[in-house]
This record gives sequence, C-alpha cells and structure tokens, in this order.
Amino acid sequence: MLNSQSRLKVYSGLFLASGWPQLRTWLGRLPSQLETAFGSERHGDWPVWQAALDRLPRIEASKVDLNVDAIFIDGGCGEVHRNLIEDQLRRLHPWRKGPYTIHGIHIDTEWRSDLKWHRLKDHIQSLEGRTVLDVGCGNGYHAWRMLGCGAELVIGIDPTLLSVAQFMAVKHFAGDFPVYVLPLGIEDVPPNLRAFDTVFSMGVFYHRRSPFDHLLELKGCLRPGGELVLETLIIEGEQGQVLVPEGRYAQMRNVWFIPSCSTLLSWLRRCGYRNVQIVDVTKTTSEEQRSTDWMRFQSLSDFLDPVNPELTVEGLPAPVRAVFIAESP
Ligand SMILES: Nc1ncnc2c1ncn2[C@@H]1O[C@H](C[S@+](CC[C@H]([NH3+])C(=O)[O-])CC(=O)[O-])[C@@H](O)[C@H]1O
Repeated sequence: MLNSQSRLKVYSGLFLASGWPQLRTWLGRLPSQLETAFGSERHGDWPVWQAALDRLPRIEASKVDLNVDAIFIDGGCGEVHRNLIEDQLRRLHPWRKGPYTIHGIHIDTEWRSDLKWHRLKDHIQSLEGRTVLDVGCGNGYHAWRMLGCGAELVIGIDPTLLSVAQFMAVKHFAGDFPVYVLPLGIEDVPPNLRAFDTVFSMGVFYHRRSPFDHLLELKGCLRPGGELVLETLIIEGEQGQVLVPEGRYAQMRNVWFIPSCSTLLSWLRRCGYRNVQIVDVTKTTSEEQRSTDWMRFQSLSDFLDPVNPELTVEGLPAPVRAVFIAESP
C-alpha cells in the first residue's frame, strides 16, 4: 500500500514547482490537504483501488502521444503483462472520461471527451507555456490534452477519489509529466491566488449551488488577463431565463442552475469578466455519452424520454452544453 510518504511522492514534481511563486501559498497547504483527502481511506473502496494501482507492472513507455483522441501510451509489453494491466484497470470501473489506449488496451469510456476538446481547442488562447488549472477534471483526460497543446504545468482538481486513482494509473504508465490531479474541490484552492494563465471549469457550474460564487472563485484563480474556459449545460431562452430543476435533471440529483446563453454571458460580465464570448453550443448525443464495456451503468439514452428525446425522463429540456470564454480583469 502507498503510505502517506510515497503518496506525496506522486506529487513531488509539483512541490518542486517553486518557479511558480504565486502557487507557494497553496503548495504550503497541500501536504495537509492531501493527508485529509486521502485520509478518507475511510472511503470504502480506496483500498481496492490502491491495491489495483500497486499491482500495475512498471513498464517504460517508448511512445506517449497526447495529441490524439485516445491518449496513447505504448512500450514493449507482452501478453501476460497486458492481461495483468487490463485486469487492474478494470478494477477502477466505471471509466467515465477518456478514451485512452494503454499498452494495447483500449479504454472506451462513457464519454468521448475528445469531442468536447475539439469543440473548444481552436477558440481558446494558445496553451503554449501556460500554467493551467482544470477544475473538476475527472480522471484528467483534458489535462493530458492541455499538456499535449504545450502547457508548462497542468493542475487538475477533483474530489472524486476514483478519478484520482484512474489518473494515477495513466500517469504510472505515461511517466513523469508536469500534470497532476489533486483530490480536492474548488473550495480547497486558496482564494485570490491569481496564479493561473488559463482556468477550465467544464461540467461543474451546474453542480454548484451558488453560481456567482463559482464564477468569482474561478476569477480568483486567474492571473489578471488570464483566460476562463467555462463549459456547462444551458437552456434555450432569453436573457434572464434559467432552469432550476426541482428534483432530478437527467437522473442527476445535484443539478442547480441551467441558464440560457445570454443569461450566463450577463452573469460573467456582472462578475467582472471582460471579452465574454460563447464559442460553441452542442446538444449532447449518444455518440458522445453512452454505456460501454468500461462503464456498464446507465447512460444518456436511459436518461431521455423514450418517446421524445428532446426531453429528459423528468420532462425537462434534454442536455445542451455550451462553451464560454472570458478574460479576467
Ligand atoms: N467542488 C468541486 N470542485 C471541483 N470538482 C468538483 C466539485 N464537485 C464535483 N466536482 C467534479 O466535477 C466533475 C464533473 S464531470 C466533468 C468532468 C470534466 N471536466 C469534463 O468536462 O469532462 C461532469 C460531467 O460529466 O459533465 C466530476 O468529476 C466531479 O467529481
């Protein structure tokens, strides 16, 4: 089992990131934050996931390609090792974000996260040399893609320990790249760090009970002039319209605010962002989100009205997602 010392080792490259003085306030607190988060080994399944990680064989990667839709890691791996790896990776079920191809094993995840990446990548400022924060990064799929686009350092945060375990499995095989997924929520990032060149918040906004506070927290993470990339569920409608589901939305329990595009644009401006733009609006389809062999639970098609797929099973507008970009003052 990884004890707390060796667990910190996973993040050691990050602690060496003294080249980022703005991050010092946070890095100082990080060891105790990690202790607390992993201390939720109270979390029933963590020992199972940790054991799967511990069983992964060490195989040097001879090729890592982060600029392909299925993040690609390969090396000289025989069938015995491949079977062992696949067995361990499957213990980290459900795999929601991806896809990945690791030593010949294709992890066909619930989400084709590459589709979201393609929708936004040509609209954002170049990530070359930038310090990036990905809030609610899941298992880090987009964080790897950001690195592939030249980011100098990518920090992802996600409080779901299974996502962190999946990231650790991928990084175990990829090697020592400046990308980290921390088992933390946005509320754990010290306020007003003003450290990151680009901050992504994708698929998180509608889970927040207090939308303005989320937009302001994100602004506090950005350096002046930095770029926010915000992706969230929207409804069709005029400025001022917003859906607040009274119960579930597409079977999700924790959905709070789904604004229209012009409403969210005005909220961003109200929070002080400049050059606020909407760069993509796309209906979520079963090509993008579906059950697979690596995510065997229900998925989008089960969450839509079987007679009218324009509606969710609750009778609300079916999921449409939009990407907003904005500049921090
Ligand atoms: N307080 C919080 N702070 C940070 N993250 C949180 C918090 N609460 C929940 N999350 C995390 O936010 C992620 C939202 S998924 C988006 C993944 C990726 N970004 C994607 O765009 O594919 C939703 C989706 O699939 O749309 C989950 O991994 C949560 O654990």
